[in-house]
Amino acid sequence: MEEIGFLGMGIMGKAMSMNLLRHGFKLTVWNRTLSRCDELVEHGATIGESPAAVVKKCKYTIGMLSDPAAALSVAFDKDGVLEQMGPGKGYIDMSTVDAETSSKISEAITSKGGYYLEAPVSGSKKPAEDGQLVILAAGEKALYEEILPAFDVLGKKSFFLGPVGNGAKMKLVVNMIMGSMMNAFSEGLVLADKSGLNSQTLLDVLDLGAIANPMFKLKGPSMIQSSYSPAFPLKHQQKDMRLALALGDENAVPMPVAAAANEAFKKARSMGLGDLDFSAVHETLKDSKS
Ligand SMILES: NC(=O)C1=CN([C@@H]2O[C@H](COP(=O)(O)OP(=O)(O)OC[C@H]3O[C@@H](n4cnc5c(N)ncnc54)[C@H](OP(=O)(O)O)[C@@H]3O)[C@@H](O)[C@H]2O)C=CC1
Ligand SMILES: O=CC(=O)O
Repeated sequence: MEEIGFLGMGIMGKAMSMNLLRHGFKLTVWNRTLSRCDELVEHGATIGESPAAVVKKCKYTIGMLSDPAAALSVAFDKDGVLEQMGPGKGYIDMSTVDAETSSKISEAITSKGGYYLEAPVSGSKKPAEDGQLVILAAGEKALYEEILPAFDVLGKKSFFLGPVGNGAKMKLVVNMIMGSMMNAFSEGLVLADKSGLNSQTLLDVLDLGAIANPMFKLKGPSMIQSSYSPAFPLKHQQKDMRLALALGDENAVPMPVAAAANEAFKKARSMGLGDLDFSAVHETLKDSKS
C-alpha cells in the first residue's frame, strides 16, 4: 500500500502508528509536540514538519487528535491538512468528535476535491497496540475500501455506517454507555468496601455473572489499588459524555444517568484528575469519612 501520513502521536496515535510500522506500512508522522515522534522515527517512520507537509507527501493521511478543537485546528489552521488537500488524496479522521465537527471537516476536504472518512475507534491503548480496535467508519465509501488494508491491521472489525456523522454518533453512544458503566462500577466498589465487603470478592462475583465485561475485569484490580495510569484519559471521557449529552439534547432524549456520570467526570477534572485514566472517577467517591 502507498505511504500513509499520520497526524497525532498521543496515546492512541503512537500505538496505532507503531502497529502499522510493525506490519510493514511506510509512515510519515507529525505531532504538535514534535519530540513525541522520536520513537516512531527509531522504528522507521519519517517526520513531516506540518500537517500540510504530510498531506503533500502522502495519498492517505490519518488524524488521531484529542477533541473537536484539535481536529478543526489541524484541518483548518495555517500549514494544516486543507492547504495541500486536493483530488486523489484522502483524509481519515479517527479522533472522537461530534458529527458537526466531522461534517465541517468533510465539507472543506471535499470542496478541495479530496475524499473524507471519519473513523473513530472503540478500544483503548492495549487494543491499539495489538490491532484489536473496533473501527466505526462513515463517509466516502471508496476511501473506506482503499484504506481497508490499514484498518485490517489496526482493528479486529471495521464497520461502514453510511454518511458522515454516523461514525461519530455511534462512537459517542458507545462511550456514553461506557462512562455511565464506569460510574456505577465505582459506586459499587466503594459501597462494597464501606459496607465491609472484600473488593476482590466483588470483582470475582461480577466476573461470573450476567454483567461480566472486559472493562470491569481490566480496570477493577487497578482501581482497588487506586492506580490510574492513563490508557483512556479522563478528560477525553468527559468530552465524550459532553458531546453525547449534546446529541441527546438535539434528539430530545432524556439521559439522566449519563448526565450524572458527566457531573462525576467534571468533578474528577476539578480535582486535577483529568490526565489520569477515566477510572480515576472512582476517587470522587472516596471523600466521605464516616
Ligand atoms: N486513549 C484511548 O483509550 C482512546 C482514545 N480515543 C480518542 O482518540 C483521540 C486521541 O486520544 P489519545 O491518544 O488518548 O489522546 P492524547 O491526549 O494522548 O493525545 C492527543 C493528541 O492530540 C494532539 N493535540 C491536542 N490538541 C491539539 C491541537 N490544538 N493541535 C494539534 N494537536 C493537538 C496532541 O498533541 P501534543 O502531543 O502536542 O499534545 C496529541 O497528539 C481522542 O479523540 C480520544 O477521545 C478513542 C478510543 C480510545
Ligand atoms: O474511547 C475509549 C475506548 O476505550 O473506546
